[in-house]
Amino acid sequence: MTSADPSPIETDGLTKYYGDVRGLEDLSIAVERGEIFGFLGPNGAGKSTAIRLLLGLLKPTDGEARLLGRDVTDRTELCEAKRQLGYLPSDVTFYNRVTGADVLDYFGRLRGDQRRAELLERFPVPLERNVKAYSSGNRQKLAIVAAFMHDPDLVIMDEPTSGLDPLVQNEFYALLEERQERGGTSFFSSHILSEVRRVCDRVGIIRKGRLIELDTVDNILAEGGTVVTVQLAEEPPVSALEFPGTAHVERQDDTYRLVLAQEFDALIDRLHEYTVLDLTVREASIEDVFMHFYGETDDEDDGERAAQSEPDA
Ligand SMILES: Nc1ncnc2c1ncn2[C@@H]1O[C@H](COP(=O)(O)OP(=O)(O)OP(=O)(O)O)[C@@H](O)[C@H]1O
Repeated sequence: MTSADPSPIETDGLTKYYGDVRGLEDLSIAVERGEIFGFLGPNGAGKSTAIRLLLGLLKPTDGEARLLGRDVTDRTELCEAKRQLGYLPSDVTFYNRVTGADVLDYFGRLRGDQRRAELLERFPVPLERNVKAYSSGNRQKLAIVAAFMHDPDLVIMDEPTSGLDPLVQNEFYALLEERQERGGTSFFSSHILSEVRRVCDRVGIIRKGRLIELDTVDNILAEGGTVVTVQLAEEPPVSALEFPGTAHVERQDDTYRLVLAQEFDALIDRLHEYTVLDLTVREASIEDVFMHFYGETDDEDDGERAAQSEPDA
């Protein structure tokens, strides 16, 4: 590849409705070569819909998606892109009557298997056993070997570490980082914020089908790097403690929890108006910073009406 090559993943206004139900609305992103990109969002946000659109498994209602420069709605172009693509689905299923070796032989014939032996050493599975008898962790490891053994330019993964023990997870993160050094691109959905912090360069957060944040993990953490818990005698409304620099404020009785950037002047100015009974300051965890993107569940307002009325974010 050269620097003039297209972004491995590009979407423009990508939209999918299932009848009246909004799956994904107006997604426009570009994932760059060598990036490890995390795709986050609560259940039902549209992550799997986006991944299935990217893989050409669903037809978009509107908009465009290109993988490695190829239009995924064009059969021939999609086939070309898939030669350089690895895919790791969320529910790994194989035909039951085959062994692990059969599965790898099959994918090897389709796309190549130059890294098969090396990956099997790192993610060992009982190759001669029927996959029906595999534990969920072994199924996932077999799927990792199958997705990466042709050394693809781009790998798309739906919750890749679910079911893996911590040691295997670490090996998996190391694999992504090694690939990155050689220019390999990784795109994955996740609910595990610690892994996002560890491996992702940038994240896109979707909610109710819409992209609500797209930034580097470092920037997002810097904007909400501190948690302040303060108890106030006057019990003002939450809005009284929302000022530029606060990412999130919540209240329980007389105690307020603020997630904010590490700039304390505005906080001190604001607290000056009240009687402070107690105050603690600590570094924010990634959960503190990301949780406000998730908020309440999305179940109550799926669908077209929600698309027209709710302000989002
Ligand atoms: N085949 C389908 N028919 C109708 N609605 C669907 C279909 N698939 C998904 N949806 C709806 O589209 C929206 C997005 O779902 P999607 O599965 O893409 O979310 P997700 O972010 O992958 O969720 P999870 O984290 O739970 O896997 C949800 O409202 C869901 O109910």
